Amino acid sequence: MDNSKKIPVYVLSGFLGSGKTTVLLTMLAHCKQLGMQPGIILNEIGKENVEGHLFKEDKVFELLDGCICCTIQDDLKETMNEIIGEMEKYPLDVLFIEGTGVANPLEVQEVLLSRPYINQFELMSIITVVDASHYLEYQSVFTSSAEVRKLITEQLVCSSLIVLNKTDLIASEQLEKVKQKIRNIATKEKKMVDCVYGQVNAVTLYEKRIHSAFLTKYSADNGHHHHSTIQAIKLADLPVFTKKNFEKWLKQLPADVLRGKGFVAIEGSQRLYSFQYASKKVAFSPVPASFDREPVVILIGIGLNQQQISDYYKQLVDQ
Ligand SMILES: Nc1nc2c(ncn2[C@@H]2O[C@H](COP(=O)(O)OP(=O)(O)OP(=O)(O)O)[C@@H](O)[C@H]2O)c(=O)[nH]1
Repeated sequence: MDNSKKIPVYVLSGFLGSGKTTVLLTMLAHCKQLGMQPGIILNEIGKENVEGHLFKEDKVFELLDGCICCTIQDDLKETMNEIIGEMEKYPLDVLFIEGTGVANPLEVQEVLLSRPYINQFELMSIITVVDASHYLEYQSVFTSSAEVRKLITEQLVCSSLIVLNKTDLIASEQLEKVKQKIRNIATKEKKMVDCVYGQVNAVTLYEKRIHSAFLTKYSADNGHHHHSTIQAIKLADLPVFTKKNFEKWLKQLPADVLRGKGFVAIEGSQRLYSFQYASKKVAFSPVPASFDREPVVILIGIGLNQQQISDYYKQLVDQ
């Protein structure tokens, strides 16, 4: 196949809640401006994707219940085959792959650089998004687990572009400290940009930063696989809340709950609200009235205690 006809691929990596989807939305907006047809592969840690509504005009492929590793690597291959099979009907100009937040992007790279995918796709960049406001906490031996520290380090080491997001939540001195710490891990040649809400210019985001000729061959046996203790818990059959109570409840959850997302019914509103809980902050946004779904809460964290979460859940339902 002619090199120029390969579909460029951008991999978005980064820990839970760092802002991958936010950066992806910025990239999709650039695509629209240029009239390009994007394809998106979303990998979710739980059994359910609660963010599909954000990409309603785009071609989305979902890989659920796991990170793109081990068996999920096979699912990724299957999806890539599907994309190749549909190429005539749905020609894509660019493909984005968003990892779970607990995935090592090397797993994706390994698939893209293997046959037959290497003939059809061109891996352009692995963009690792970092929550600047939580970086020090996540990398501290006092406030984080070895698994989280290792994951975040791996995501930085394999990246070709580092996007330091959520800088609005910290002072400039702390940002400098974060940058220095990251520089101890990631080599100097790696481009690092800081931003708020994923607002990075198109040239920086789209630049080709991976040159296959210089890549070392990674093997699945090189110890990149990890069987995560990070899991997702789903809460359903939810009552109607006030925003205030729901927010209060989220903030009272055990510290090992790192991320929450889903849809809730809010008192006084006919519409469902999608919510995002990350960096200990909650954001709500109403979904279109036509959106037909049951309320659901997905909580993601390390070694979550199902019983403890269920007890907290009762507390939520009883309030
Ligand atoms: N204050 C602040 N919030 C942000 C920023 N960027 C993203 N957020 C919010 O952080 C939350 C998580 O952002 P996402 O883009 O969904 O993060 P993600 O990395 O895709 O999260 P996962 O689904 O856990 O992988 C959302 O509520 C965003 O609106 C930022 O720069 N500043």
